[in-house]
Amino acid sequence: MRGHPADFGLLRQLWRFRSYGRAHLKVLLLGVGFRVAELVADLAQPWPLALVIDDVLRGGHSHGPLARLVSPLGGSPLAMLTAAAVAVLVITLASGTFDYLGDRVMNGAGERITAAIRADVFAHLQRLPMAFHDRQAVGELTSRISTDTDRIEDGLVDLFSTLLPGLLSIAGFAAVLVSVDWRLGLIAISCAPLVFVTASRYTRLTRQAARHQRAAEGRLAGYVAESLQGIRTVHAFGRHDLHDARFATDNTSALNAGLQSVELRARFTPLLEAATAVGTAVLLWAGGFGVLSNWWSVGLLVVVASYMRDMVKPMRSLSRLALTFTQGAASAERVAAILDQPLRPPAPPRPLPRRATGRIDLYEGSLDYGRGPVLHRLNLVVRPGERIMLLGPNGAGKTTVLALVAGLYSLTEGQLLLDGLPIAQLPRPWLRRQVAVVLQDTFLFSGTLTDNLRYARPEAGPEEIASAADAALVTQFAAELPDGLNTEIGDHGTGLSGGQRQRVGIARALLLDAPVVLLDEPTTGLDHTAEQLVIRALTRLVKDRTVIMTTHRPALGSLATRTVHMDGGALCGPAPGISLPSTT
Ligand SMILES: Nc1ncnc2c1ncn2[C@@H]1O[C@H](COP(=O)(O)OP(=O)(O)OP(=O)(O)O)[C@@H](O)[C@H]1O
Repeated sequence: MRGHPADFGLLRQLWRFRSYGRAHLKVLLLGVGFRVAELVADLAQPWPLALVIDDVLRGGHSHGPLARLVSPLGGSPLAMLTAAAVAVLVITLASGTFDYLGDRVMNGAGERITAAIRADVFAHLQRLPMAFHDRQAVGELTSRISTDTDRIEDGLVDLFSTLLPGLLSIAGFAAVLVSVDWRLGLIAISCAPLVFVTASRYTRLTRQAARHQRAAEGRLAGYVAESLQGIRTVHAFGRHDLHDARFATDNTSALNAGLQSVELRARFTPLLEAATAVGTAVLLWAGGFGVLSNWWSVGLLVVVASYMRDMVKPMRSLSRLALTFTQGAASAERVAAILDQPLRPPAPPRPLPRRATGRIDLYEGSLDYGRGPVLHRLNLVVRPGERIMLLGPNGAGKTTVLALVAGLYSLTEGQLLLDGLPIAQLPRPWLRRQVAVVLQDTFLFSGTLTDNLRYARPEAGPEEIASAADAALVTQFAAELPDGLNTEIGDHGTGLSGGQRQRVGIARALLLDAPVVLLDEPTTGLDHTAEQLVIRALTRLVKDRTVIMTTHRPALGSLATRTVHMDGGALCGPAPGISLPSTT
């Protein structure tokens, strides 16, 4: 009965995750041991009844295993009855105990394996390059880490608690049936090929439906996350109906795929029942005929009928597994797709100074995000301590230059060097200590203000944090908050104004104390007073550092030592005509 309605697609997908199972191999083997012990107890279940029928009620002498075991008791009917009753209790207790132990051990391993997969997917996802994240919806990725790993977990739990014991039971019962009486055994397992054919066709069809369902659910999650992130805009424009309509499209495809699975399952179960009913009917007729012809005893027929029933039971539960398994397989594919995305290759080891001087060379730099070139053979040299202001219209490529220096993207062509070292090949932890970034809207995470400051440098002591907070004028507004710097702030820094969030961003950069500072429109959207406060904080930050900033606000100009104009991904005016320094 090996080709039972388990979807072997899941097993194939799970094979991809085998290294996670290896860590729990001993526990899994122990679990298999418990399952085998449970099966042995289940095989013993009908023998007490056979003993009662053949030896007590019909006064004969059976040769079943239990009869052989109790023969030293003398064979009195009362002794036989007592032995049969005790045997029922002992066998049931043993079966229940092994069932409990098997479930605990194997399902526990399933949960641990899933937790490890989930942790690895999250870690991998976080480290994937920005170019990958640009193409993905946040909600869709969230749904892969939560819903898809949950479905893998359901699949693993079913694998360990239903499929494995089910297959063991079917194989065990079939083997024992044939060994008890090969004619009866063959009749009992005759329904197997029909079940196999039905099951394999069914799983192929449901797999397709499960794939569509998960893809639609992932899109739904992505759309929900996007709508909630933009909820202010939804309210401001009152466009709830538009969002309802777009949601309904994906919701309907998820529903249709779900209904298709339901329909397939509803069709499959009666087919399976019919296949097993044929076997039971033939067994009853031929078994009864055999008893009448004295080929075998009534007790033996009872044992065989009971084995047949016990063999059909796991077949039924396995048929129900097909849906969990097909969904698990579809989810495993989606999770594996993330893990298969290549990470940046590790930077080759090279001697690096503790602190860069801050010289930046961009030589013939071109970049294509994937929708056509946005930088065209750009040449720019920023000397240590120089403060460059990039000016230009929207879409000129100013932010792109900052993103390249921060190491978030790599040039398609050309060279970008920090202190003569190619930025794309530098170890990220070193680069993060050399380049501090203050963005247009500083992103704060839930936690206290101190947690958010320490985000830049986890090992910073309380005095360093306090002095960075002072210099960036964070202390000034924190004093008004209920718990000062220990005040909890919400996701995205809700509860703080735009100017206050920017000052936290500047304090972070101060704490990092990097030789290079990138400022991407740090005062945009602030009123005059807030802007003045942020500029005061920035004045302290930019001192003695190499700075590249972009802004549309003239007030920030006083911080710059040189202005560079850009348009259409290139510098305006005569090209500076630089030559590339020798790279180390
Ligand atoms: N992640 C991205 N994926 C694809 N294209 C992008 C991405 N980021 C920016 N672009 C494109 O690159 C070009 C330059 O964008 P960039 O943000 O660098 O301009 P900018 O000069 O900073 O503009 P602004 O002043 O409006 O901030 C634009 O055409 C933009 O559409």
